[in-house]
Amino acid sequence: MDIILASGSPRRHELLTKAKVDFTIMSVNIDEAPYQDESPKDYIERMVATKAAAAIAQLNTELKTSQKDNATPQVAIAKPTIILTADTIGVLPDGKTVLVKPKDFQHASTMWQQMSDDTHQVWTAVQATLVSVSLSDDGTTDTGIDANSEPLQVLWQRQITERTEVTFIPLSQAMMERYWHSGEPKDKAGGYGIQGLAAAWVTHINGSYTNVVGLPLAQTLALIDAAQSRANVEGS
Ligand SMILES: Cc1cn([C@H]2C[C@H](O)[C@@H](COP(=O)(O)OP(=O)(O)OP(=O)(O)O)O2)c(=O)[nH]c1=O
Repeated sequence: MDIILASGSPRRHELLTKAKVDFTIMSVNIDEAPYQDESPKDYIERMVATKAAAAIAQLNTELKTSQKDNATPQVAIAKPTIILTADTIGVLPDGKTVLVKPKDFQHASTMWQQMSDDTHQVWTAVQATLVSVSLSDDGTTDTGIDANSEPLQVLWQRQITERTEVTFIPLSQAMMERYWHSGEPKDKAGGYGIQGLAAAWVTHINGSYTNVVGLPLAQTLALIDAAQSRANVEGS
């Protein structure tokens, strides 16, 4: 069973590698801005679904282009394939405020002040999307390269969202400035990395640690198993 991790997150790559999962990587770029008053649940579910749709669109384009040019697609999809997408956010105790990657120090320090000396949650949603391309006998997709045909079809998909409570120590302005200048906050939800320097800010967590880092490993492996069982039912 081929697995594509559609993520540019080095942490997600490391975690899936640590679990000895064979996978290929592709990056997708989507607009991650939350809608006005969008709930954390709606936002995170929309993010993983949008990332999956973007990955499928990219793969379809690749398949159609390679068929037209008689080239081998970069990501060959000759049998059902699982596409994994994920999104990680912080959520404040109000249950409504979503903490995403910081735009600048002002944004980061505002989030950190809201998390200082208190407990917030980190949510990671993961979506597994089982796709397949129907190949004809000569190994080309029987959908031809008609611009309107999309070689990939979605056979099954499932989303999970895991939540972990994280408690911070009281944070001073000097601590926040020092952390910002480390460069670590810039590409992380809530502007911190529990696996990095921000470990010193955490008194305790309640829930999955890997979920905070960006991929709840046990839950993701169970999701992959469910997708593989479904593929067996599909007779892959
Ligand atoms: C809270 C927390 C987040 N993070 C990271 C995990 C994610 O990479 C990032 C959240 O941003 P995401 O948008 O979920 O992921 P990403 O932009 O890094 O990658 P992609 O969208 O391509 O999948 O924050 C940590 O590394 N440590 C932490 O403690």
